[in-house]
Amino acid sequence: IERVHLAAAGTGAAVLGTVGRKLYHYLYETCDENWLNFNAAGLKNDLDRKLYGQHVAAQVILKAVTGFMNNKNPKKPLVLSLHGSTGTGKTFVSQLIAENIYIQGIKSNFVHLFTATAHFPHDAHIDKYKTHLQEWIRGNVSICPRSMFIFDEMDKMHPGLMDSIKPYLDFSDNLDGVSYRQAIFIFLSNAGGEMINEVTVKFWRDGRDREEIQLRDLETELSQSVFSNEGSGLRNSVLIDKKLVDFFVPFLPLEYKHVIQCGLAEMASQGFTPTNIVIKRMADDLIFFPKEERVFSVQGCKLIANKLHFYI
Ligand SMILES: Nc1ncnc2c1ncn2[C@@H]1O[C@H](COP(=O)(O)OP(=O)(O)OP(=O)(O)O)[C@@H](O)[C@H]1O
Repeated sequence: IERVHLAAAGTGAAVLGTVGRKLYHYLYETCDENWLNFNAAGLKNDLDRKLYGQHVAAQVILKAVTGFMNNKNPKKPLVLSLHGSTGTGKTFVSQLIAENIYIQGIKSNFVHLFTATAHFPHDAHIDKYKTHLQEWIRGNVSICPRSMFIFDEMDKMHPGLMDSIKPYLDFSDNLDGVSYRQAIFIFLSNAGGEMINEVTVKFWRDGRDREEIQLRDLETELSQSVFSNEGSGLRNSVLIDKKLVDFFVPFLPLEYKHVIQCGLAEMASQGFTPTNIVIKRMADDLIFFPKEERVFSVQGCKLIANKLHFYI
C-alpha cells in the first residue's frame, strides 16, 4: 500500500511539475518555441499588405529574414542596414519583422532598441560607452541567442562605438563562450536617403514606373554614398570594410497615394471609419517634392498619426 501511495505521490508531483512548467512558459516569456515562432507567411502577408510603396525593401527583407530564420546553422548573425529619408517605414518594417518572430513582437524582452543619441550622448565618454554597449549585447545574447537589436540613428553614432560592435557581427564560433550566430542586427539611418530620392525622382521624370526600380539601381550607389558622406557616422566604419552588413535595404520616398494609404490605415487603427475625404484634406496640407509637381512626401507618413485628429 505504501508503495502505491508513493507511486501516486510521485505521479502527482510529476503532473504538478508539468503543469507548473506549462504555467511558467505561459506567463513568462522564455527564449524557446513557446514565445519564438517564425511565421514566414505572416511576414510576407504583412509586407504585401501593410507596407506601402516599398517593393524593393519588401523583397530584400522577406528573402533575407526567411533565409536566415530557416537556416539551422547560420555562420554569422543577420545584419540588415535600412536606409531612406524620414517616415518611409524603416522602424515600421523592423516592427513587422519582430511581430513575425516573437509572439510579443516589438515588446518582447528579446528585442532591444538602441538610439545612439539618446543612450550615449557625450562623445567624451566614448570608452565607457563602448564597454557598456558590448556588455549589453553580450548579456542579452547569452540570455537569448535569438535576440534582435535595432540600432536607430546609426548615422549619428560615434564611429568608435560602431566599431566596438563589430566582433559580434562577424563570422565566429563564439566570443567568450557566447555564440552570436542566431542574433539579428538591424541598423536604421537616413544616410543615403537623398541619393535614393534622386534615383526615384529620375525614374519618375523619365516616365518610368516606380515598380521598375530594382535593388541593383540603388545598391552600389547606396553603399558608396552612405560611406563617403562626410556627415555620416557610417563613414570609414569597419562595418563596411569587413563587409559585415549582409543587406543594404533602400526605402523609396513615398508618393501622395501611399500617404493616403497610410492615412486610411491610421484612421482605422485609431478606431475611426476610414474616410477618403478626411485623409485627402490632410494629405493636401503636407509638403511634397519636387516643389512644382508635388509628387513625393518630404516627411513620408511620419506626421500622419499626430495630424489626423485635426482633420476628423
Ligand atoms: N511605407 C510605409 N507603409 C506603411 N506605413 C508607413 C510606411 N512608412 C511609414 N509608415 C507609417 O508612418 C509611421 C512612421 O514611420 P517610421 O517610423 O517607420 O519611419 P522611419 O523611416 O523609421 O523614419 P525616421 O528615419 O524618421 O526614423 C509608421 O509607424 C507607420 O505607421
